[in-house]
Amino acid sequence: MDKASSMLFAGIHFNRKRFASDIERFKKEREQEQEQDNPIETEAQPIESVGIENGRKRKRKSKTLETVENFSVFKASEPMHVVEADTSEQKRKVEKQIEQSALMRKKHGIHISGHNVPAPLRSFEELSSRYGCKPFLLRNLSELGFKEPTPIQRQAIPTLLSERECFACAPTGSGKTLAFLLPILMKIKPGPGDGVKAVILCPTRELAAQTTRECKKLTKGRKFYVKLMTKELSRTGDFKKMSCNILVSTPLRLDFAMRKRKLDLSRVEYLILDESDKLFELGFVEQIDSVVKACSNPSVIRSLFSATLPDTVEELARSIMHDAVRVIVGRKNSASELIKQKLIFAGSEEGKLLALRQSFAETLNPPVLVFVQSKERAKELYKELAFDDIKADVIHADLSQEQRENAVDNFRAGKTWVLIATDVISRGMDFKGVNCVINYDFPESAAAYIHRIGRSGRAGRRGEAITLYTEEDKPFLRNIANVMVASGCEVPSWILSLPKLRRKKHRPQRDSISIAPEDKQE
Ligand SMILES: Nc1ncnc2c1ncn2[C@@H]1O[C@H](COP(=O)(O)OP(=O)(O)OP(=O)(O)O)[C@@H](O)[C@H]1O
Repeated sequence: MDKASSMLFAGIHFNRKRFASDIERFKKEREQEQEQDNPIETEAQPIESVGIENGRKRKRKSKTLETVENFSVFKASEPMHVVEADTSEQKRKVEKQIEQSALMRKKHGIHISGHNVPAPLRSFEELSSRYGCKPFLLRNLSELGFKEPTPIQRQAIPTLLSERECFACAPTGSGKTLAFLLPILMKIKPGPGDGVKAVILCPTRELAAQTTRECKKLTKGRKFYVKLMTKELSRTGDFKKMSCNILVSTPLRLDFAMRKRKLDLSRVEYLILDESDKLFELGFVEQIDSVVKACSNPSVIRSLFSATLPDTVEELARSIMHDAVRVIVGRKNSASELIKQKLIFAGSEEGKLLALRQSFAETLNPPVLVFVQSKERAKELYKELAFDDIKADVIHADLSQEQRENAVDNFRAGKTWVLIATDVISRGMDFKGVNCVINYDFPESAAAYIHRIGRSGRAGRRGEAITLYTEEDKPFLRNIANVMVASGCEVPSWILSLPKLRRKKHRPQRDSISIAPEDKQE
């Protein structure tokens, strides 16, 4: 992480000459936008306009404003609203709006910190009155069946639309994708040429493909160029000629395209790090760093989204982001309350296989996702279940891209009942209606647990999660039990009184899954 903090977001230098046209354009757009803003909103929530100086965004000072005091709901997180109130009538209006915002945040479990945080959204329709949202987007939201914004959408969308950097933490399946896609689609102009305006980084190809698909659904009726960075594109793409407004990629592929295909990201206005805590892990850091440097437009808005935001990542984000708004929905690093969670002692590897078979024989309520800790174990378990009368499939990093896509598509289409997976699909993947997640192998950390079980209980639906454990997992039970308790599940008290462990990943060498005698002899 130290390495990360020393490199990430460093080295952004601003060349005023080079970006003179951008500065002019930016100023004009900002002025037009302010004219469009709803006057009440402008009064109550002065959105500071952004100027550029010395390579950093600089806030243009609002005129002298008066502080609204004695307002206690969420006092700690509610910024001091400095308000220009010429008359007591205006002052009352502002106070009322601040009170309404605080009440709405309280109702939806939204916690914020930062200065002049924009008011949360009351409805999607408000996007038109407050931010001039085009009708095609509202139409698409309605066609997709999105009636009300989710809590993270209520706060993160106005934050990004106010051109504020944002780090957002909200439960799995709570609509974070739309929370960053919508502002991008409202802010950038569709059409050919003009370079890449938004980059979305995801830790896996599957998630990048899913995000691209979601983005395309929202652009229906407008000619946005939304591109997924495939292996082929990263190796052979002619990015100078290609039209691309929004680019979705894994860090590795994007970094490759930048180095080998001279992909230019200097005009990027929005950079989103989805599953940001994963992207800040070793293995990604250097690529993320080079992408961040390449997004050299000084007015770029960078955002971090995840269901888990460890303190280390948060501290790093705080130190590198500019005047960022922090948005937490519910309790930080907690599982979705829609998931019924259970721990089952299976004793040994043999016991786990028996428990799984028994559970399938008693009640198999597909679709079911089964997580194991390695691709070797995924293959082994798949081999075991192939003899049973279950439509099972497997997904892991040893499969070709096509095989991985097929596995995901078949599971989505209901052709596969049970998908055996490694953590390659534990983050972000949105399979509709997964009824049950089974942690066949104990997750390596509390964060891994939260993301794995978060494949069920999405978009307001209920789900179930079963975690099998053996003797060697016992010392690590407490981490998971704490997550369970925080989301309202019952846990035996002996687990909660187990000794605290130093934070370390649990990935033991396990006995082979296979119990067939011939396999054991090999
Ligand atoms: N406002 C909304 N109303 C109803 N459904 C929504 C809304 N916004 C998003 N959804 C749906 O909720 C589901 C989960 O959304 P999404 O995948 O963005 O969750 P997420 O918070 O990113 O989860 P994860 O942390 O697992 O990545 C999706 O099927 C999405 O279409």
